[in-house]
Amino acid sequence: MKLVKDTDAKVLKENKVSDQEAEEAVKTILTWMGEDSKREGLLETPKRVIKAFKEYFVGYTQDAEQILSKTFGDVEGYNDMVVEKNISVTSHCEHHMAPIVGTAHVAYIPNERVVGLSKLARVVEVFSKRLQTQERLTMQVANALMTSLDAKGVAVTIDAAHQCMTMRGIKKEKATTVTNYFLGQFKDDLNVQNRYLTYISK
Ligand SMILES: Nc1nc2c(ncn2[C@@H]2O[C@H](COP(=O)(O)OP(=O)(O)OP(=O)(O)O)[C@@H](O)[C@H]2O)c(=O)[nH]1
Ligand SMILES: [Zn+2]
Repeated sequence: MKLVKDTDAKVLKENKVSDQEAEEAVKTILTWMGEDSKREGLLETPKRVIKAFKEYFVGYTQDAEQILSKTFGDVEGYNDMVVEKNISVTSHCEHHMAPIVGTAHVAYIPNERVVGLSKLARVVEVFSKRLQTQERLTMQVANALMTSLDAKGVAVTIDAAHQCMTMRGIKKEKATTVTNYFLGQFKDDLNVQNRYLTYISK
């Protein structure tokens, strides 16, 4: 069953805007701000901004399914949950393009085969390096794991600060947002869900 279609990734691959055009757009914003884009300190800024944006949004060029395609069966039939806690997350909100900074916890119950632990964090990276809402990010990570690993259950929790809420607008600098998404046994069995919640609360 396909729970997630990674159409976002295709969008950037079909992107027709050149780096030079994007740099011109940065120059326009600098001028709009009242800056002189020709002064020495700003001469290379458009290039740097676009280079930085390529890093912030590299997830559009990456494919979670491919990252999760390598699995291991030689784990003595381990069939309990695997919990990867405290994965740092940096993303950007799609409403303001402002940074989202926080922590993700990811768990799954394997179905005979396990995946390399780093791949759990890599999947968080793929989806966080795109414009996001925290809700969608949480669900995309969970759905990708559930589908690709054919897992018996998946749980994803993200706790993050949105700079659109801390640095501007309502300016609540201590506010953080918690999102959860449970699939399979984590959704259906409250004991399983509570064990997971206990692990991530330590
Ligand atoms: N649900 C959700 N909302 C988000 C996320 N990131 C930012 N937002 C919110 O997106 C909303 C956009 O609201 P708008 O009224 O269109 O924009 P705005 O005038 O800039 O809103 P304010 O932030 O209230 O000043 C704001 O309430 C943000 O807090 C997210 O990940 N999930
Ligand atoms: Zn925002």
